[in-house]
Amino acid sequence: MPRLTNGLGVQVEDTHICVVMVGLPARGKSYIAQKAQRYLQWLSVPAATFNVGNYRRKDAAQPTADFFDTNNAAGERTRRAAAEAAVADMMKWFKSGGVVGILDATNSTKERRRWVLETCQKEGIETIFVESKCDDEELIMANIRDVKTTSPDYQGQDPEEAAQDFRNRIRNYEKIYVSIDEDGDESEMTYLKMMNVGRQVIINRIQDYLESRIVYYLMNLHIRPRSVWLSRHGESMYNLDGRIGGDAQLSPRGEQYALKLPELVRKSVGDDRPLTVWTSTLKRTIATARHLPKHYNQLQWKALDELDSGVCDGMTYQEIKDYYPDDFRARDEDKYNYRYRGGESYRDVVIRLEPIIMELERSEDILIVTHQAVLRCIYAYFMKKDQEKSPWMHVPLHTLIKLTPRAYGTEEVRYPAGIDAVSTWRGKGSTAKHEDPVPEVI
Ligand SMILES: O=P(O)(O)OC[C@H]1O[C@@](CO)(OP(=O)(O)O)[C@@H](O)[C@@H]1O
Repeated sequence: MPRLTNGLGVQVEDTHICVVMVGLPARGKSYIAQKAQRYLQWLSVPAATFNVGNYRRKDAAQPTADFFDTNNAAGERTRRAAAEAAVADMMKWFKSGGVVGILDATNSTKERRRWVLETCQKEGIETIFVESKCDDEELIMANIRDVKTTSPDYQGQDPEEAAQDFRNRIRNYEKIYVSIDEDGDESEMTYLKMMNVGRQVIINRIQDYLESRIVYYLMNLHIRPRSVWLSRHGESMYNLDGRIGGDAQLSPRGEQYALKLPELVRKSVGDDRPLTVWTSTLKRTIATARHLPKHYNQLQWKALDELDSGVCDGMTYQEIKDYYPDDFRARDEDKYNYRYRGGESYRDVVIRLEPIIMELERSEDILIVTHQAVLRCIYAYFMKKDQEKSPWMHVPLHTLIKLTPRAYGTEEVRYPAGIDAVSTWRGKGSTAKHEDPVPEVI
């Protein structure tokens, strides 16, 4: 079997890491867990989250806060059984090729953490404890609001009652919760302590490259409100001809889009929010961004250049089919992994976009003007599109896309400029210059 390498450039088939979340309810643990899982999956690292609450819910009816009272022996037994079932499933999953398993639970006592650590050690699995602490009342309240409206525990309940019950539940956990002991018997563990998501972090005993990548990613997360705007460049002369790659100028309609973009941005961003604009180093994205307000900070990234189509650069799809029929077929069969001769695959593009994603996570409002393939990869990260589908996604020209990360997913709004452009979408097998997209892939 070929050795498995992934977007992080490391061989991972022998590595197994259990990321153990630690912290009171409403401290953003599930948010952090799902971000980490998404980031790793996007980089082709097999990652999964095991949420102990879901296991508990399988067996028990809707609990009240008393269920979480430490004096309630039956409740304690059920919660322990749920943790055991979650960990047992995680172990099975590691054996079937899983690399990073995330145990999403409060893991609020030293005993529970020791038990997880020892269970993992027996199976040769590394552990990183990720503790999320929060003393910012506003953040906690926002989290409670999110949890009470979305948690299956409170389905169909009066929101006020649910919030009160949830606060009581937190109080019960507070009675037993012990933060990771930095100086005592937990000082040997690998851990990351995060204060108010990203405001302060403490890191201890990181052991290898994959662990350090996970920790670095988590360190860069923040939960300040922000959006990411994405746009393709205006229609280019190559787009008109159905040619791929190259470094063509904008077409007259592409120029119209460049003139219209500031208005679309103003409508969506507002006047008073500072915006940073990233483009690729190619003429068509730079030209598209050139009428945006001068006070916007603009940066050009080589990493945002279009997928390199190697020997096919400058060809139409028909020419590729004529000159390289096997390649044309191979790309249709596995578009994500197919690498152009002397060029790149979508998988390669994801790898070079990793620093962009890291920087995006650290940043606030950003507008990215880039290319069809690159935009698909960035969009796939935020919208959790899988690798088979993302290279076939329809991303129209002359449309601004606004993505806003929320606690449980990303919200999307599209602003079409109302300026006609050719379609550069291509269906499997097709060599048409400009094909209409099939509706369900939008
Ligand atoms: O992966 P496919 O669907 O071929 O799309 C990527 C292609 O999109 C194009 C347009 O057809 O990008 P761009 O918007 O930068 O002009 C090509 O340059 C690029 O090769």
